[in-house]
Parts: sequence; C-alpha cells; structure tokens
Amino acid sequence: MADIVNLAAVTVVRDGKPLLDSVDWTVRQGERWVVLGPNGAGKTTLLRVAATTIHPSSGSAAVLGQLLGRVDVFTLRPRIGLASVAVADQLPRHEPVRDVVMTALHAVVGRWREPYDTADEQRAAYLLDQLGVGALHDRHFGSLSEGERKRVLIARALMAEPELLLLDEPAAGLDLGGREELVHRLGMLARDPLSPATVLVTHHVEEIPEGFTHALMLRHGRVVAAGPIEQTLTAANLSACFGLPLEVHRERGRWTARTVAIGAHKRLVDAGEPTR
Ligand SMILES: Nc1ncnc2c1ncn2[C@@H]1O[C@H](COP(=O)(O)OP(=O)(O)OP(=O)(O)O)[C@@H](O)[C@H]1O
Repeated sequence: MADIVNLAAVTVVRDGKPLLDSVDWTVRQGERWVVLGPNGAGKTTLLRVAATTIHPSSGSAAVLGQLLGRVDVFTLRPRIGLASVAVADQLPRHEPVRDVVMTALHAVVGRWREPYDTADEQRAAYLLDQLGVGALHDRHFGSLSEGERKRVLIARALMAEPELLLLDEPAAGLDLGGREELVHRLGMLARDPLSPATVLVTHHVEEIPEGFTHALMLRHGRVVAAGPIEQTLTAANLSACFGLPLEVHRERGRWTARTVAIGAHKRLVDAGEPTR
C-alpha cells in the first residue's frame, strides 16, 4: 500500500524565504499525527502541501500515492478532508449547516445544482450527530458559535469518506469545555480503525487527543523531531521546538507541558531576588 503522504526534501519558498526547509515526512495508513510548533513554524504551510493546495518549490511530495506536479489535483482533493479557517472563510454564511457538510462530496462551497440523494443527507446527519451538532442541521453556518462551527467543519471534512483527514488547529478559539468536548470526540475518531489517516496541527500539547500515534515538530520550517509520539514528544524535543525549557507529562492518555523557568522565576521572586 502506498504511503498516504510522502515528502522528500520538501522546501517551500515565498519572497525568498523558506517557509519549509528540506522536510522529510511520511504518513502511513492508520497513523494519527500531531504537528506541533510555535507561531510561524510552517505548520499550515505543511498542511497545505498535504492538502495539495500548494506545491513544493523543490523536493518531491506525493499524496495518496500521486506525485504533486504530475497529477490533476482536482481528482485528488475529494479524497482529502480538510478542516481549517481558510475553508471556513470560503463557506457561504447563509448556507444551512446540512448543505455545508454535503457539498464536500463534490468539493465545492455553496450548494448549487449538484445531485444529492437521501443517503447523502443521512450521512451528513449522521456525521453532525457524531460531532455533537446534529440539532443544528437547519441553522445558517454563519449563525454558529466558534465551537459549533469547528465541529461542522470536521463533519464536512469527513463527508466524502476521505483517505486523509487534515485538521488545522481544530480547537483554536474554543473555551475550556468546548475544547475538552472536541478533544474527546477527536479521540474517539482517532481510535476508530475505520477512520482515515489523520494529521492535526496545534500549538498546544493539551489539545492532542488520545489515540494519536505520531508527532512532528517544526521550528523555522525545519523538522526538529518526528516519529512515534511516545519517543518523540519528550521535554528535550519540545524545548528545542518552542525554544524554551519545557517539561512535559502524560497522564491517562493526555499531555501537558509547562516551562521549567516559571518555577525558577517563582523561587527568585519568593526569595526577593532580581529576576533579570
Ligand atoms: N504567501 C506567503 N508569503 C510570504 N510569507 C508567507 C506566506 N505564507 C506564509 N508565510 C510566512 O511563512 C511562515 C510560516 O507560516 P505558517 O502559516 O505555515 O506557520 P504556522 O506554523 O502555521 O503559524 P501559526 O501557528 O502562527 O498559524 C510565517 O512566517 C508566515 O508569515
């Protein structure tokens, strides 16, 4: 079976600056990857290559076994589910939620004359239920809260039964309850063997759902570490990735991170010592 994503020495240059720099990365069937990195590290750029919305400036990128540059990406895109702010921004605000989800079948935004049948409507309703927003199927997309919109986007990304699911910061902007609810649902999705290979971009290890198997860390467009999550998501790698001393813990399947320096800083403050 071909790799789901295979990047070899991928570099993406804009305005003379490498946004991705010699990235090697392979995603295989059944894997659930989290991509971590600070602001501007290149996470969204990486996801855009995997989503076939941009091509590498150099190196090679194969998605679902097809080499970018040698394949009609419009035949590939319906096989990839993408949930991101960029997708949300393209969706008509007055579209009913059900149609926002269903139009993914034709990789279009805004329902027009595409054919849909009862099975399509039932699948959209099933996915909205799975994401906990089934009751909202008639609402206009633009009237939803941030948390509701994020879940509808994930339902849309799953509608066409993709072979690759890409989630760009799915928990951004959610309150604590909304984040926990979403992370729980993504964990259920991750543990379902029928779910597609998944890549989730986030800044926060707290947002990694249970069941995620691999981690990729980026800094300044370069890979700091990549591999099985247990071996990769270490204090040393996370500190190198974010450029500050961090400790990382895993408890009952969930991750937390905090800076080591806060403790040292507090000790200095407590002792009345200067902190700079
Ligand atoms: N079209 C472009 N032209 C020039 N620079 C760009 C372009 N697109 C992105 N960048 C820059 O590339 C860098 C990486 O951007 P990217 O969005 O991939 O980072 P990110 O890790 O997703 O960041 P964030 O966590 O802030 O969303 C940033 O410095 C960004 O300003």
